[in-house]
Amino acid sequence: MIQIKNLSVFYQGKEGTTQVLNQLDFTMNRDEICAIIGPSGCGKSTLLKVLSGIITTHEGEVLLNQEVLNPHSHKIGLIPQNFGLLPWKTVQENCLLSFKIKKEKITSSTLEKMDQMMRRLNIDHLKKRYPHELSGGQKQRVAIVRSYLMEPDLLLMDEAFSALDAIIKEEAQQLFLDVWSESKINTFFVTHSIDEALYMGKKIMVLSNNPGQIVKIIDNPLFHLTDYRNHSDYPHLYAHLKQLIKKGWIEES
Ligand SMILES: Nc1ncnc2c1ncn2[C@@H]1O[C@H](COP(=O)(O)OP(=O)(O)OP(=O)(O)O)[C@@H](O)[C@H]1O
Repeated sequence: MIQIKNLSVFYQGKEGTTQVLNQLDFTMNRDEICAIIGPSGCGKSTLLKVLSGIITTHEGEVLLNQEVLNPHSHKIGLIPQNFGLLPWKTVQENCLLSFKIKKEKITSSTLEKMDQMMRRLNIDHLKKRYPHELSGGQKQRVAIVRSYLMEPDLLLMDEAFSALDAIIKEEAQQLFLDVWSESKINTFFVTHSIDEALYMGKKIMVLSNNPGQIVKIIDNPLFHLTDYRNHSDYPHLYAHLKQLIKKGWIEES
């Protein structure tokens, strides 16, 4: 479970202090996945930086499983937009990187799990390749294997599907959710795509601008439905989200 309590973030710049996030309050159960969506510059990446422990100088608090979030004691997985693979490491080495960094033993069951996931995501034949020898979709799947292998307490994704072309993106989203459904790690992902939020967000957090605050949390009835675009709720939810994002409105009801 993750609890964001009264979270505000300020940046210090040459022109003084700017407030980027304003009094965010949000609780998410352990088995949920939340899309973060909002206009450009509203603080989505800043929120991910707080959740990954990069920004610590904020007001309010973030609790993960009832303890103050701390990247040294919690395992936090991050899949960035460029997938974050080290170019000089092979696919297998990239997948096992967090074990090397934390000097944890790589057991035979870890390797077995890695092989299983690679087979499942159809990248098991690419183990010895380097990132520059992979397509965008393949890099993304390597990043998924890597983050799941470390069994994170919290998984964060910053527009992790945006670099993929339309067909590959749909396949990657589906594969991701299939894998996610088996372990249900607390997950937040930033997206600019309303369609992606409606397919992948069990909850959808809509942020407004200047400073970023929560406009609305939606419990999404279309989450992980194969035929979500043909669901009767799709058009009005899509239009509703678009309106909220465009105007940054705080709803009256
Ligand atoms: N290190 C920094 N110092 C000062 N201001 C910053 C810093 N990083 C971000 N900002 C500002 O904070 C605001 C929020 O930035 P952030 O990157 O979190 O937004 P975002 O919602 O992720 O944007 P986008 O959708 O365009 O990627 C922006 O106005 C940005 O200019």
